[in-house]
Amino acid sequence: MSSALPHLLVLGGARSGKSRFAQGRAEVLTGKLVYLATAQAFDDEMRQRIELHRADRSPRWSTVEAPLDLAEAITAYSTPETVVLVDCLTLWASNLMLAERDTATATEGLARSLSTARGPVILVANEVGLGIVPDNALARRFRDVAGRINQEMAAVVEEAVIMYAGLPLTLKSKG
Ligand SMILES: Nc1nc2c(ncn2[C@@H]2O[C@H](COP(=O)(O)OP(=O)(O)OP(=O)(O)O)[C@@H](O)[C@H]2O)c(=O)[nH]1
Repeated sequence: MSSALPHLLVLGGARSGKSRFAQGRAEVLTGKLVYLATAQAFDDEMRQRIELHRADRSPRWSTVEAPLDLAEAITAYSTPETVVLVDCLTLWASNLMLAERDTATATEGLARSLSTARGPVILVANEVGLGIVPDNALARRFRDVAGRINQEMAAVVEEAVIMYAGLPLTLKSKG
């Protein structure tokens, strides 16, 4: 079943449909579905948004919140009968920066966890940095970190797509 399937990276801008696409790809597979959420609700709007996402997921999903220790969570939940969906790497990058963790070391750990995962992993990430260069150093650093994470994950997954207006554009495929 799912263990033979490749890891997938789903990139896209805000409201590009990346989460829906990633969930759809997971739901066509048999077995257990684990949603690894990296978001933290810092305000009411985010709490509401998270509630809507939870309500939107079928009861097949179980949810695990992993704002920082993502590699460990993948290792803990990945089995040959489980599809793990990580949503999303960009909030994870921002959580790492806020917690003053070393983002390069964490990204290496994440790549390692994919290579040892026992079942398929679907990663969702934002494509940031398409606009003008931010005028503050923190935003520039965030843009760089997020871009590096996307490149490193794209290098290790077998399949990658970018979403535009709800439609996937293939960047890398298993064939
Ligand atoms: N903590 C937590 N976060 C969740 C949960 N469900 C979803 N999220 C977060 O919700 C975020 C995605 O929601 P949005 O910001 O509305 O989606 P978007 O990325 O702008 O839009 P799309 O491209 O359409 O996916 C992800 O970062 C998830 O981590 C949950 O159960 N718990």
